[in-house]
Amino acid sequence: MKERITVKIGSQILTRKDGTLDVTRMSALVDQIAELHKSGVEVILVSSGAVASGKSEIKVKSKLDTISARQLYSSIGQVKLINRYSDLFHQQNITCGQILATKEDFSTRRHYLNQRNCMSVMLENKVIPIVNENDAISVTGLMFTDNDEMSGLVATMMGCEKLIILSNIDGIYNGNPSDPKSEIFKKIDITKDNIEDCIQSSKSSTGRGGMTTKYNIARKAAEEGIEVIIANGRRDNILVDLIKGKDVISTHFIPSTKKTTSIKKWIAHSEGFTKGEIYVNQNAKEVLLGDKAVSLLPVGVTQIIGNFETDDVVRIMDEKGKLIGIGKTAYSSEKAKEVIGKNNKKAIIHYDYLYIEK
Ligand SMILES: Nc1ncnc2c1ncn2[C@@H]1O[C@H](COP(=O)(O)OP(=O)(O)O)[C@@H](O)[C@H]1O
Ligand SMILES: N[C@@H](CCC(=O)OP(=O)(O)O)C(=O)O
Repeated sequence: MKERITVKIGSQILTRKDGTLDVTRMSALVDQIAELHKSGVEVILVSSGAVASGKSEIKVKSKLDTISARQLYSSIGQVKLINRYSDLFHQQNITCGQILATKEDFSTRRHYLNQRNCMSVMLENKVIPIVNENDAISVTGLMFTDNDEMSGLVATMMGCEKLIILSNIDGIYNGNPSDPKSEIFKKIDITKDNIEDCIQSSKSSTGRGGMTTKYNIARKAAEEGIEVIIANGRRDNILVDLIKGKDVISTHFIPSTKKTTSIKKWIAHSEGFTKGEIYVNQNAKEVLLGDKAVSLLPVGVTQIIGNFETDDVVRIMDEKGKLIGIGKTAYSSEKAKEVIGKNNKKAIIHYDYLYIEK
């Protein structure tokens, strides 16, 4: 089978200090993606840079609020960005296509599958999908934390073996990156290492979520069996070197070897889209957290919160209100309330649609 990877490029790499597109860097990255593509690697590109490149294009007369500014700049900048990509890939005899997604597009299974189908048909036809958040319409609560979050969702959705997050830094440092004593973590084993405290709240001038989202998303993707690499997009030939397995400076997250179905992967990433909560008793909690794959039965349920429909994703909470899992419910909230605590009723969440946070 062909190797399939998602590459995420941050705003900082694509824009110069004055806010204009750094075409030299873009071109170098496109050349590397083209080389990988021609050698048979399927690449999905998640690219930021719309807002940053739109800013340098227009002078606004009156001061804009944050949302309007993001909408205006991204709508202008995305055109510039994708046109430039299209030209650069065209010079390599490669066709690329654009997908602009919102967080909502990952929240319903139908939208999720539509997106997956679109990217699959592009890859089958040797077209490189270039994905960005649809900044013009996704505002405030509907927004992704940043494109790092979206790149994790895309890599999972498309069953990628690797997710390479390119930023303006060589990887995750064990202290302040500007402190010369700080060193890069070369490998992170998510089952043992917790390096959250090493991450500073600082981020690049144009970046949105900083290293924190990169770290959180990298852990989640690695748990689902994807090898995640955080590396510096400004280093020459970085992508090709990483894929060839060269020892280049970067942080690798060791992927879990556990097998997960694609619906479970979708559920695992759906915490932000849940429509309600199902509270379970201590006994049900112990069974769900045990080694066996079990369904959640009405007999172990103590309370239903929120209004949801059949097939919505809901949170599963223990008696103390701690989140223990997420699942796709087989009942609406109304029907679920009727069967609380009852025996011999069909499962509220079948184990094929259940993700337990362990
Ligand atoms: N421990 C750390 N190691 C590396 N970078 C860190 C760390 N803590 C915070 N950062 C910051 O994270 C930034 C990268 O995130 P971000 O600005 O969102 O980049 P991008 O625009 O590429 O997504 C780095 O430039 C750095 O300032
Ligand atoms: N969708 C936005 C991306 C914002 C974002 O996530 O930026 P970054 O943290 O640099 O990847 C844009 O294209 O400007």
